Amino acid sequence: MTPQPEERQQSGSTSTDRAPGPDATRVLVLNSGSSSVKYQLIDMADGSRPAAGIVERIGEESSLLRHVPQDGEPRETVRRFADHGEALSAVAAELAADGAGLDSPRLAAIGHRVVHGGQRFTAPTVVDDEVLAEVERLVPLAPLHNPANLTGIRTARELNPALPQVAVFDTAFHTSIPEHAARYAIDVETADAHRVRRYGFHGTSHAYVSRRTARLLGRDPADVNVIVLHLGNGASASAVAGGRCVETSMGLTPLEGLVMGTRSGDLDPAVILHLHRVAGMDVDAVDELLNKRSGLVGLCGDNDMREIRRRIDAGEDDGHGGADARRAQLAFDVYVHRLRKYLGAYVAVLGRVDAVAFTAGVGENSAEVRAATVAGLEVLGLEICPERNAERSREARLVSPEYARTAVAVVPTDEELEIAAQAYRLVNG
Ligand SMILES: Nc1ncnc2c1ncn2[C@@H]1O[C@H](COP(=O)(O)OP(=O)(O)O)[C@@H](O)[C@H]1O
Ligand SMILES: CC(=O)OP(=O)(O)O
Ligand SMILES: [Mg+2]
Repeated sequence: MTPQPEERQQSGSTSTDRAPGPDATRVLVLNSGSSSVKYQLIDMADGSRPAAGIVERIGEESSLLRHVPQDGEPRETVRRFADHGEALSAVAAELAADGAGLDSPRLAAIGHRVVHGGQRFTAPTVVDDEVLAEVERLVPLAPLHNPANLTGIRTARELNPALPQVAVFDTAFHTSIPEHAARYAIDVETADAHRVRRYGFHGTSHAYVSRRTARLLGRDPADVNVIVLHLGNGASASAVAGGRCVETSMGLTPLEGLVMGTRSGDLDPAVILHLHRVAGMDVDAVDELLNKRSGLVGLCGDNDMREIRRRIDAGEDDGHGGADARRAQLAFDVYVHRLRKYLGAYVAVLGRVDAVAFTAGVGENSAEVRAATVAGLEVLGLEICPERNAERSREARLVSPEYARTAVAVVPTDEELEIAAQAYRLVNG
């Protein structure tokens, strides 16, 4: 639902119709999740980020907008935002208060993260009615993500119809995956009739991190083979050969592959049939189980890797005779075991691997996950230097020893910068 004009007035922002000025260099990046919007204003002229923020708990009793101007104190608003439209209108008002509203002549475009672009969108795309209709058609393939992305685009268009809106798709980087890796081994006619195939997600991150890793090695991305492990709330692995993605762990939807915060990742498809036939669960109940009550949270009650490590470290002193710690350890072990299987598989897919890059919340911050993932894989040329791995840094860096055959790296992802850069390139020709 988009907000009515009077509601928008109430939130303090009005719609305008102002096109970008002659030297517009800023891009507003919007990353709309199922119940949140993250945003960053990025100036492509100098790489500065004049503002950033997040709206959380959209649609709940009370939402939180945290706006962080580059020069100034963070501002917090606690208020109910019924939907992404209301949230975005409030974000526009905060930006306007900084003199950087959606009518600013310095704004070149808005870059939207759109999760599912199907097979059609292989590159960033300026949004028009026809593009919106196609993204709408893909909603059944990403029911948690695409509706929020659509609301974000529609609201931004209403706030300033003259501003270019650019959709940057999570799936785009994966459209290079060869047919034999994208196909599920099911009846071809049925699969094609319903667009059932592996699409892959987090592509913006995999693209950015694989390129950044090549740069870290001082090499051309076209000459380098990289395995990227994007370990956030959602998690996925990809195999990138010479800058092109050839395999990834997510599939038709962002449910396949690695163990995630709340999602199961891979399982025998018959588990679903069994839960339906034997446990009497309908599809919506199974959907909810696999997406929201599985993964780390399903295994141990926590989806945050920091909390899981804290429980493991507490050991017998957890107040429950070690039971809390054992469950946390099991969740950790299942998580790492799945990662190791993918890592080994992608070595086989690529043949030669120049680097393995860890990224996103867990990959960038958990030395324990990195160490456990690579432990004992010297036979594959993989090794970690404990001192380098323990270092705390926000910079891209190697954590393998100097002599290692394959580099192991920690490379902070920057999906916002990648979206801004792609959107800016597109609108500037
Ligand atoms: N210091 C840390 N140690 C271990 N895990 C961390 C740390 N900081 C963040 N994380 C993990 O990162 C996850 C979030 O990753 P992030 O990439 O921000 O996710 P998303 O963008 O998918 O919301 C958290 O759930 C948490 O488990
Ligand atoms: C596609 C996907 O899983 O995204 P996220 O990690 O933001 O949930
Ligand atoms: Mg993320």
